Amino acid sequence: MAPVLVVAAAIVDDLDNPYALLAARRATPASLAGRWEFPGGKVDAGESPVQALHRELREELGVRVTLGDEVVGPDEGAWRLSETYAMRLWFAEVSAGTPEPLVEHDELRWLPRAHWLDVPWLDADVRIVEHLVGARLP
Ligand SMILES: Nc1nc2c([nH]c(=O)n2[C@H]2C[C@H](O)[C@@H](COP(=O)(O)OP(=O)(O)OP(=O)(O)O)O2)c(=O)[nH]1
Repeated sequence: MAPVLVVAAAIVDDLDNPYALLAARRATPASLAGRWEFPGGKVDAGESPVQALHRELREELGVRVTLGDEVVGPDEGAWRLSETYAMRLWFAEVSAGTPEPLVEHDELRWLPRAHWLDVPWLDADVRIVEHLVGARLP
C-alpha cells in the first residue's frame, strides 16, 4: 500500500547561511515521547503537501515560515519513515512569530551546526539529519 505522507520542516535560523536547526521533542504518543523530530505532520485529504506544512507549523509552533529548498530523499523524493509513513522535508525560516511547543511537543531547541546530531532523534530521522550535516549548505 502507498505510504501515508508526512510533511515536515528543517527550520533554520537563516536559509542563506544555516547555522542553527530547530529540533522539537515529542511529548506524545508515549512510544515517541522524549525523541526529537522535525515539526510537521500528516497531509489531510484535499490539502497540498505545502499547505499541510504551513498548517502544521502554525498549529504546532504558532509560526509562519518561508520555505526554502526541499530536502529531496532517496525514496521517490521522499524519506521512508516506516511501513506506514513517508516524509517530505523542506528547509524553512521563521517569518512571523516565535516557535513555542504548543501541542505534541514539550521542548524546542535550536541546535548549533556542530550539534545537529546531539539529541536523540526519532530512529527514522537520524539518516536525514546525517544527510543535512553532510550536505554543503546552503
Ligand atoms: N512530524 C514528524 N513526524 C515524524 C518524523 N519522523 C518520524 O518518524 N515521524 C513519524 C511520527 C509519526 O508516527 C508519523 C506522523 O507524524 P505526526 O504524528 O507528527 O502526524 P500528525 O501531527 O498529523 O498527527 P495526528 O494529528 O494524527 O496526531 O511520522 C518527523 O521528523 N516529523
